[in-house]
Amino acid sequence: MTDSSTNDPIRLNGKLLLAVPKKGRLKEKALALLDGSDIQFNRSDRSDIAFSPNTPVALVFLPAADIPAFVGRGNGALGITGTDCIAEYESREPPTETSGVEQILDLGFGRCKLQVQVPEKGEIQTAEQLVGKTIATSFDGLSRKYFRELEAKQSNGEVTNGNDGEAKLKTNILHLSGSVEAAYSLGMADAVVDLVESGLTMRVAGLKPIATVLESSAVLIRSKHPSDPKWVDLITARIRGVITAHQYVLCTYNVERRLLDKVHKITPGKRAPTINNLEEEGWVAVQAMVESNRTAVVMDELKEVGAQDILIIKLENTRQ
Ligand SMILES: Nc1ncnc2c1ncn2[C@@H]1O[C@H](COP(=O)(O)OP(=O)(O)OP(=O)(O)O)[C@@H](O)[C@H]1O
Ligand SMILES: O=P(O)(O)OC[C@H]1O[C@H](OP(=O)(O)OP(=O)(O)O)[C@H](O)[C@@H]1O
Repeated sequence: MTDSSTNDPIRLNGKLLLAVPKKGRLKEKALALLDGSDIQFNRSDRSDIAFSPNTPVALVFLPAADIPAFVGRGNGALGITGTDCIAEYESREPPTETSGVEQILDLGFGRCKLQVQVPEKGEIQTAEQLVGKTIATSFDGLSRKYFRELEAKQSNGEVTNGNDGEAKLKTNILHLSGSVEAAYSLGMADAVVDLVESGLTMRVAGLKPIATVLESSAVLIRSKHPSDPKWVDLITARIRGVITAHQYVLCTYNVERRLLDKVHKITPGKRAPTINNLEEEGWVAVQAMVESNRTAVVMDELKEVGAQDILIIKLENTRQ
C-alpha cells in the first residue's frame, strides 16, 4: 500500500475495511446501499481508499472479482461482490478453517447466470461435445472444475494426472478478461463460459446457452475472523434494514370491521397488520407491510373486497 498519510497502513489500523466494487454492474447499487446505511465517505480522485467520518469504516474500492480474496484472506472485514466471484475465488483457493468468506446477506441485485455458450447455428448441442476443445472465459477456475467433472464422467473416473498430480484436462481453457463472447467469432475459441443476464450480448455474438455452471447474485460477505465483530454486526444490521425497506412497502387503507377477515388474507403483514378504530362507527384503519413486487395486485384485491382510501408508502429504512 502506498505512501500518503491517507493510505498509510498505520492509519488503516483500527479501521473496519469494507470492500466495494470500484466499477462494473455492481458499483452503483453497492454505493446506494452504503448511502441508505448512512456510511458516509469522502473519496478523493484516483484513491481506492476512502475514510468514513461517521463510522470506524474505511472503504476499499476493488474490482468485484478481487473482493472475495481481499476478505477471504482476512485483509477486509466485509465486502460486497457477486457469488460468481466467490465461487471463482474458492475454485482457486478452497476455504479453510481460517480463510474464506461467509455470505451473510443476499443484496437483491446483480442476478445473472454463468453459462456455457456455443454458436447458435453450430453442430455443438451439449457441453460433453466440448471436451477437448477450446473454451474462452474470465472464470478459469470454475471452467476447469466444470470440464474436469465432465471429463471424469466421460471416462468413468479414469483420469491421467499431470505433473501437479491434478487430473490432466483435455479441454483447453483460454483466459480472457473481458468481451469474452467475441472469442468465437474471432476464431479464438469453440465456445465461451460467461455471464448472462438479459442474453443480449450472447445473442448479438451469435451464441446460445447449452448449460448453466451457476446462478449468481450480489451478496454481503464477511471474513471468518473480523477485526471488530460488534461493528461488523452493526453495519450488517444497517444494510439488512435498507434491503428490507426496498423489498417491502407500507400499505394503509380504511375498511369496515366486518370485512377484516377478508382483508387480513390479502395483507397479513410481515409480522401482523396494525388496526386502529376510525371515528366512523364500524370502520377501521389498517396498516400492513406488503412485498414491493405485489403492490398492484394487493391494491386490486383490497378494492375488490371493499377497502377504501388505499395508500402505498415507500420505506426508506427499517430495523428488525
Ligand atoms: N450482465 C450482468 N448482469 C448482472 N450482474 C452482472 C452482469 N455482469 C456482471 N455482473 C455481476 O457483476 C460482477 C462484476 O462484473 P462486471 O463485469 O460488471 O465488473 P468488472 O469486470 O469488474 O467491470 P468491467 O466489466 O467494467 O471491467 C460479476 O461478477 C457479476 O457478479
Ligand atoms: O446478458 P446481458 O444482459 O447482455 O449481460 C451479459 C454481459 O454482461 C457482462 O459484461 P459487461 O457488460 O460487464 O462487460 P465485460 O464483458 O467487459 O465484463 C458479462 O460479461 C456479459 O458479457
